Amino acid sequence: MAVLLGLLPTLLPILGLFGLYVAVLAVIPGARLRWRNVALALIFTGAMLYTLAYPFAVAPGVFLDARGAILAVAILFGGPWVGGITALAGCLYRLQLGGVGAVAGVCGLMLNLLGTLWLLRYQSRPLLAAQPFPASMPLVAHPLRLGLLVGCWAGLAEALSLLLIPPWQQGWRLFVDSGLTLAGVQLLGFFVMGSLLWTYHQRQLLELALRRAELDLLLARQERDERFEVIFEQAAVGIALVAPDGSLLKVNGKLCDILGLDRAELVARTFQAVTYPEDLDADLARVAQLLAGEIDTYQLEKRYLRGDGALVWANLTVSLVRHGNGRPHYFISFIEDISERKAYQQQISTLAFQDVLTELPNRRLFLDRLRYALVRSERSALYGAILLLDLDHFKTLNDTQGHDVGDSFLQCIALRLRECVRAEDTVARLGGDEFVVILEGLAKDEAKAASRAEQLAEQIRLAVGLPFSFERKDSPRVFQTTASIGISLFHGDHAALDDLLKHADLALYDAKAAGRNTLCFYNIEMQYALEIRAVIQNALYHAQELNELLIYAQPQVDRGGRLVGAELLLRWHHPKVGWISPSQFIPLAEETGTILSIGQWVLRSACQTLARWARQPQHAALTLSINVSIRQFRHAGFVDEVRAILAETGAPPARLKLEFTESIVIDNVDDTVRKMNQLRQMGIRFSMDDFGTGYSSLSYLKKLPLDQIKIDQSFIRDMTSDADDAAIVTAILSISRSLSLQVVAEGVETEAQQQFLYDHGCELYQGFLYGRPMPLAELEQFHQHVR
Ligand SMILES: Nc1nc2c(ncn2[C@@H]2O[C@H](COP(=O)(O)O[C@H]3[C@@H](O)[C@H](n4cnc5c(=O)[nH]c(N)nc54)O[C@@H]3COP(=O)(O)O)[C@@H](O)[C@H]2O)c(=O)[nH]1
Repeated sequence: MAVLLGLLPTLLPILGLFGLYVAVLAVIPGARLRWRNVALALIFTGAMLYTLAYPFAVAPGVFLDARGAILAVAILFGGPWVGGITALAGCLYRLQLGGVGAVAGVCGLMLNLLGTLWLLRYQSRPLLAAQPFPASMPLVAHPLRLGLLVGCWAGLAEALSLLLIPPWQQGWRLFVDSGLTLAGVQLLGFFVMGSLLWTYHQRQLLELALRRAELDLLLARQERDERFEVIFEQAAVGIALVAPDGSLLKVNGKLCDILGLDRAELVARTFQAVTYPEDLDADLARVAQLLAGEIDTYQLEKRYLRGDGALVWANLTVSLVRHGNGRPHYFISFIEDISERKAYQQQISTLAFQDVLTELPNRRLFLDRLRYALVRSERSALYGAILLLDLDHFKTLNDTQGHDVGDSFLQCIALRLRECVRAEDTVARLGGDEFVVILEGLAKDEAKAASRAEQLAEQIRLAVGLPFSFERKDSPRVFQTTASIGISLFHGDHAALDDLLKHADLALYDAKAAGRNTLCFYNIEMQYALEIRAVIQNALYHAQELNELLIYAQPQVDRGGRLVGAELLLRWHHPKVGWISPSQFIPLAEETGTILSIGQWVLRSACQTLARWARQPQHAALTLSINVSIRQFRHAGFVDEVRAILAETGAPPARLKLEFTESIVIDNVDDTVRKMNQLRQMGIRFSMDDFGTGYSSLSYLKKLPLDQIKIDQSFIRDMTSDADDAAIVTAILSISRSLSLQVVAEGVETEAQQQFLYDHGCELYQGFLYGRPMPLAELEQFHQHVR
C-alpha cells in the first residue's frame, strides 16, 4: 500500500500524459507524422524526466517510479523513435540521479525498450496503423493483450533490474519487497490503460474507416461525375437537364446540333420556347403527370423549333429526378432526332394516301375521311353529301393533245375544286378523270342540306366548265369541258360506305344519261333501277340462247314517201318482265361484253336478209342499217368478222349501212378512220347516228368516209316550235348538202315536222309517222303498200 501511495505522484502524470497524447492527436490529427512524433517525443521525454524527478525511494539510491510504463506507452503510441528518445532521456537522467540503483535503473529501462520493441517488431505502430496483426502472433492479436504483455514485460524488466543491485546493497531484498509489487502495479496500470486505449483505438479505427469510406465515396462520386460528363457530352442523342419551371439547366452538344443553337443561346431558353406550339399541350400534360407522381417517365414524339425557325421531329424521353425529401429537382430529357424517319414516314403515307398527280387524297384516304365524316354526322345530326364528279370528254383531250396536257388539266381541275369548297371539306381523286367531294355539316334539315349541296355542286360544275389554256407546239390553245356530278346525301353513320358510293355512282350515271354537264341527286328510284339493272344484266346472258331477243326494223322513206330501207333495232321480250327497251339493255350488254355476240348476230341477220332480198326484185334495192356499238367496233377482229359474214351470206355490201355514234370517232379517231376505210373498200356504207349531240362534230366530218348523217331526234322533236332547234336542223341540212352527204331525219312523228324537213331539202325520213319498228316480215308487207 505504501508502494502504491508512493507511486501515486508518478502515476498521475502518466494519466495526464495519456490525456496530452489524446489532445495531440485530436489537435493535429492530420499533422504530418514527423511533427507528431516530435511532439510525442517531447511529451514522453517530459513525462519520463518528471517521473524520475519525483520517484518513490524504496531504499537510498533505489527509486521506484513509472518510467517503465512511460517508456512502454511512448513506444506503443509513438513508435521506436519516440520510445528511443524517451528511453535515452530517462537513462541519462537516472544516471545523473546516481545511487546504488542507477545502473539497475538504466538496465531496466533498456530491457524495457528492447523487450517492447521486440514485441512490436511485427507491427511498428499497430494501434495507429490499424493493420491486422499477423496470424502467426495470435497472442498479440489484440491491442489489449499487447498492452498486458508490454505491461508485464515493463514491470518484470524493472523488477529484474533490482536484482542487478548487489546483495550487499540489499538487491535481493528490494526485489522481493518492491519488485513483485512494482510488476503487479505496472500490470494493473497497463490493464486499465490498455482498456481505455482499446476503446480509444476502436474509435480511431472507426474514424479511419469512416475517413476512408468518405474518401472512397468522394472518389466514386468524382468518378461517377466524370463518367456522367463523358456520357452526357458524347451521347448520340440530345440530353438536357430541365428545371421544374422549364428552364434548361444543362444541355449537351448533340442537343445544340439538333436545335441549331449554341450552348449559351439554348440555356437562355425554356423548353416551352423551343417546343413547336401545337405540340406543347401534350408535353405539358405529361409533365404534370410526372410531377404528380402518376408516371415515372414518359415518351413522346414531338416537334421542336430550331434556331433558324425550321421544325425538327424528335423522340423525347423524360424522367424526373427528385430531392431526398421527394420535391422535384430536375427533369432529365433525352431527345432523339427522328426528322429523317418522319420524312420517310411522310413520304410513305403520301404515296399510300395521296394522289401523286394532283396531291389530293386518293381513294384510300377518301374512304377513311368518309368514314369519319359519317361518324361526325351521326354526332352532330347534320346532313353531309358526297359529290361524285366525272369530266366529260377528258379522254378526247388526253388522246388528241397528249398526256402531259391531260395531266395539267387534271391538276388545274383539282385546284378549282379545292377553291370551291371549305378547308374542312375533302376533295379526292379516285382515278382517271373521276373526282369526289365530301361536304360536311350542311344542315339538319334534309331539304336545306340538298339545296346547299346543289349550290356547291353547281359552283363546281361552273368552275370545271371554265376554259383551260395550254400550249401546244408553241401556240396557245384552250380546252373547255363540262362535268357530270352525282350527289348522294348522308345523315349519320347508318349508311354503309359502299352503298353511299354506289348511290353517288348511280346519280352520276343518271347525270351522264341526262346528257352530261349536269348534276343529279340519288333517289330511291335510282336504287330500284339499279336492282332492275342487276336482274336484266343477269338475264341478258341467257336472252340470246333463249331466243328472247328479236330483230325489228323501222322503215326509212324518201321525199316521195317510198320505202328505201330500214334500221334494224333490237327488241327483248322477257317472259316475266315483258318488253325491255334496248336503251336499257344495250348499255348493259356493252358493259358486260355480251354486245359482241349480240352485235354479230344482228349483223348476220341483216346480211342474211339482204342476201335474201337480193334474190327478190321487189326488195332488192332496199338497204338495211345496223347499229354498231363502240365495243363492237373497237374489237380487233371486227373488220374481218364483217368480211367473213358478207362472204358467208353473199349479201350485197352496198346495201349494208353501219350506223355509229360520234363517241366511236372521239374514242379513237385514227382507228376509226382506218377501220372505216377497210370496210369501205368492201363496199359497205356508213351513217353517223345522233348527229349534232356530240363534241365538235364538224371537225372530223371531212376525215371520215361517211355516206349519211342522221339528225338526232331531239332536234327534230322541237324544231317546229324552237327556233334554235330549227336553226340547227337547217344548218345540218345545208352543211351535209355542201359535203355531199345524205341526210336522214329520225324521230319524225308529225306532218309539220315532215313538211319543215321537206321544205329544207331533207332526203330521207324515219319516224313513227312512217312506221314504228316492226318484225321483218311485217316490213316486207309494209313495202308492198308504200312502193
Ligand atoms: N348497238 C346497238 N344498238 C341498238 C340496237 N338496237 C337498238 N339499239 C339502240 O338502242 C337505242 C334505243 O333504241 P330504240 O328503243 O329501238 O329506239 C329507236 C326507235 O324506236 C326510236 N324512234 C324511231 N322513230 C321514233 C319516233 O318517231 N319517235 C320516237 N320517240 N322514237 C323513235 O329511236 C331509236 C332509234 O335510235 P337510233 O339508233 O339513234 O336511230 C338506240 O340508241 C338504238 O341505237 C342494236 O342492234 N345494236
